[in-house]
Amino acid sequence: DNVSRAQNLLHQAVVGGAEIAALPECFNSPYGVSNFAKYAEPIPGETTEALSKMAVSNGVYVVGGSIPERDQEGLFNTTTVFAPNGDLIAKYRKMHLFDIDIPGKITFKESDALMPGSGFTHFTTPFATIGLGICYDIRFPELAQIYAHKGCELLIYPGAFNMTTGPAHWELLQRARALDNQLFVATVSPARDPDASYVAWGHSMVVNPWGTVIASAEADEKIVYADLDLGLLHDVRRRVPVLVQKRLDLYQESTPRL
Ligand SMILES: O=C(O)CCC(=O)C(=O)O
Repeated sequence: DNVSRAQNLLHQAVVGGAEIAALPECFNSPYGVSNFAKYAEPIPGETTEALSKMAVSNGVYVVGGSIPERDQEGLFNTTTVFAPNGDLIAKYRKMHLFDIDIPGKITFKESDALMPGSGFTHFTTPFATIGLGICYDIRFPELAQIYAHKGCELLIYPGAFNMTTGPAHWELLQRARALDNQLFVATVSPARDPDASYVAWGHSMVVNPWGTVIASAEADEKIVYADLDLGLLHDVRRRVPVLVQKRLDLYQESTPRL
């Protein structure tokens, strides 16, 4: 049901003008530690084959949100990207697992069920060079910075924040990563289902390199469209040249782990 819903919405997005279309974190299954094993699939598998077909039939790049992936080593939270010809051109496994404990609000331990990925993944399209992260990964400025240094102009984070951290941090983190690195940031969340075991904050969003939110959803299901003006990215970088002013020669030695 989720996959066919994604199929329909993706088609609508393309009819509406999308050339790169992205889906939410765990879009094919309920998000929760006890659900990952039940819904995990190999890659290629049923869901990713459907994603590949969606790319071909609509002639677009598809960033396939994420799915619980099963391979020999264990389970991962994995994003796949398909080119308009249906080829798998990128695969990213969430490298920072969502393990937090806010008593009385939310306790989540993704690492009870999943293994962390350990690779960076970016890919190039005719529209932009794009880096991938998943949800909790957005809290780690180093990941975004590494992608910026690799030439990424857009970072896409499929994600599903919750009713505690969503209102507090979701928009702030996206605007921070966009501004720190002077690039576009897009997040893609499931819509909110108040009856689900994990209630997502929603609010998929696109932020530009100046740190401005240029498009966003609220809690309900919505296709969010944004035009990426790379001219703006270059203007911001030229006018406020922090990326070339970084003292990379000094930072590493003075960054011990806390
Ligand atoms: O960082 C957060 O507050 C939420 C992260 C999350 O929901 C996730 O990684 O799936």
